[in-house]
Amino acid sequence: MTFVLELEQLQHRYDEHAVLHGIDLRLPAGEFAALIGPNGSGKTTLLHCLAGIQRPSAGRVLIGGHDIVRAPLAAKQLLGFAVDPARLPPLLSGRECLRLFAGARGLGEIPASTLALAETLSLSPMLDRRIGQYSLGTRQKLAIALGLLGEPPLLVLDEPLNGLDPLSAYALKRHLQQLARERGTTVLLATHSLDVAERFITRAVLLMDGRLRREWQAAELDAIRADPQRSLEQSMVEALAG
Ligand SMILES: Nc1ncnc2c1ncn2[C@@H]1O[C@H](COP(=O)(O)OP(=O)(O)OP(=O)(O)O)[C@@H](O)[C@H]1O
Repeated sequence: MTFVLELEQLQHRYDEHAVLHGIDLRLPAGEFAALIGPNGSGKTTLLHCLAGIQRPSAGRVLIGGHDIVRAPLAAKQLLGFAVDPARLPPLLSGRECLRLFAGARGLGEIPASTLALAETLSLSPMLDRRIGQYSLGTRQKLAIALGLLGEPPLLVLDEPLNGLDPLSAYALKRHLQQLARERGTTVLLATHSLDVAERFITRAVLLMDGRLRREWQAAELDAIRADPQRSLEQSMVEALAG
């Protein structure tokens, strides 16, 4: 099997503070995976390492076989990363920002798929306003639209449901699920919303204190969904306690 994303013994430290302690993870095409874990367990750090925002202290990140440190351009061409909404440029409009990202991705114009997603997320009416005037949820929607622009084979999103109203959150989950199922897109999202994880994903990965504590594959998630006595939340609590 070939993998879209491979983490090999990934380690990261901030100065003396070791945060990731040798993470191994492989995701094939079409996998919709949730990265779950307590506050401070290292989820954002892991996503930043795999997106090339933080340089790993040791180990490797391969995207489509390209090393994010040695061949960042080739690796990043395959990656869509939803940036932190707080870092969006306040003086640009959403449309200007989308055009900028489309240009950086080598696309002439904002793709129709992005405009359709903006419509689905009820972002369209805000696109010609300055980002500085956006609410938290609207910034989040724009960050997601930027991350998904061009529909690259690997999508990485950090807490994308933060600030989204229930309708938009549902639309986003369905959209990501469709991309994974119909286009073979690999999705990795960090979330504390275990209900999302349970209902939509094909794999869950639990991080604790910078180590992979437990993985749930599709068959086990199906079994959890089929049993009203079980939930991913309960299973996660047991894994953390054990
Ligand atoms: N820039 C930084 N400099 C120093 N330490 C950091 C930095 N960013 C994160 N950390 C530390 O790394 C550890 C992991 O943080 P990280 O943000 O990756 O966790 P997380 O699982 O995403 O947490 P949360 O669920 O609260 O978002 C924490 O102990 C945090 O204090």
